[in-house]
Amino acid sequence: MPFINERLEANRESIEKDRAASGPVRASRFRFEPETVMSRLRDNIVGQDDALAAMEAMLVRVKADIGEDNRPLAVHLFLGPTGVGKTETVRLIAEAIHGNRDGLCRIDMNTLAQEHYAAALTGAPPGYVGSKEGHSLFDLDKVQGSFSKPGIVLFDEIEKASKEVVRTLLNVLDTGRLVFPSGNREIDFRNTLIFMTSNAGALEAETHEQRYQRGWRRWLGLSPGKGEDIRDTALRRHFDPEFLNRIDQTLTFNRLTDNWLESLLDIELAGLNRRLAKKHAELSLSPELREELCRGYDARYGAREMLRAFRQRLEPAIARALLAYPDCHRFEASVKNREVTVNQYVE
Ligand SMILES: Nc1ncnc2c1ncn2[C@@H]1O[C@H](COP(=O)(O)OP(=O)(O)OP(=O)(O)O)[C@@H](O)[C@H]1O
Repeated sequence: MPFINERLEANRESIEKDRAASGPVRASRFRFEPETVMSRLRDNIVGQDDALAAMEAMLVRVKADIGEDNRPLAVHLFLGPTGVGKTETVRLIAEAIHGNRDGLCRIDMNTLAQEHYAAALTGAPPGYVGSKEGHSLFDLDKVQGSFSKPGIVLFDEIEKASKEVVRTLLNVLDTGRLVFPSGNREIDFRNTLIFMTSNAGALEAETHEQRYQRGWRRWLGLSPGKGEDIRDTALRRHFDPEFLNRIDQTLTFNRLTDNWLESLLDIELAGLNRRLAKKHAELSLSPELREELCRGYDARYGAREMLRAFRQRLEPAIARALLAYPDCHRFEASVKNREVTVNQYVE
């Protein structure tokens, strides 16, 4: 498969022709609209306004195609506690750009916790079994994207990877290239959006915030103080400065408070209704059920806990109702004695 720079060269002439024929001189080679990607993100991610604003700036910069030639298109580290939308944000960007939530190469760094697992990314060194084949966890098409669409890579839970594995990424972040130790293969990341997620520092920052909420600084109206410092200290404990220096932007995702539960529920219900529309059905929730699904939520586990309740309690009931009332189009779910039932909707 040709490297992306060869593809770019091959396409340059036809793009120049297209440009000459069709108006704006400064047309981007990228066929995605930042506004469309952002509206997908804003409709589906709650409580993370700062992170989304940073994503918008990144998408506009990428679309304008003014980045350095010898680097990935963007390198972002997402920090924050579990279940607050870090991975979901990347999946939604993939969906908006590639039309598919799985249009990204996700590497679970948790599985690369030992030094020798670096070979899983870069292939085995010369003389070792598999060195000639140059096997790697990277899915080339998803990493390199195409001329008109950036590739997307997600390194999930980066702090769990061994130092050796993280070190192999330095060149990727720096020059946009991963050269295999065998020397006979290279992966090009210069057309790639790189995202990394980490929980590093989340617990410490959380404890600091809780102390502030209970402590005298708050009562005196003083600022919480060193939350950012705590996060940075945790980051420095986990990662070498060389690595941190190569990241364009580190973004902290907030813990989701109770205020966002109703919105999360609406997002999930909209998703379910999109699937039900294919069966010509629509579901609404009674106010009591909405309240019950949002109650008893433990913010420590992020959105997942509420979503689990939604799926485990509601979906079996709607499934039964769909089979029991094949001619009915509108359903309502309600709750009595913690039992969720779904019936035909009555005006
Ligand atoms: N801010 C949010 N807005 C909307 N949905 C969210 C949000 N946060 C989490 N979710 C929902 O919860 C699920 C889990 O979130 P996600 O996978 O993004 O967690 P995460 O922040 O990456 O946590 P972890 O570090 O545990 O992987 C998502 O699939 C999504 O449906």
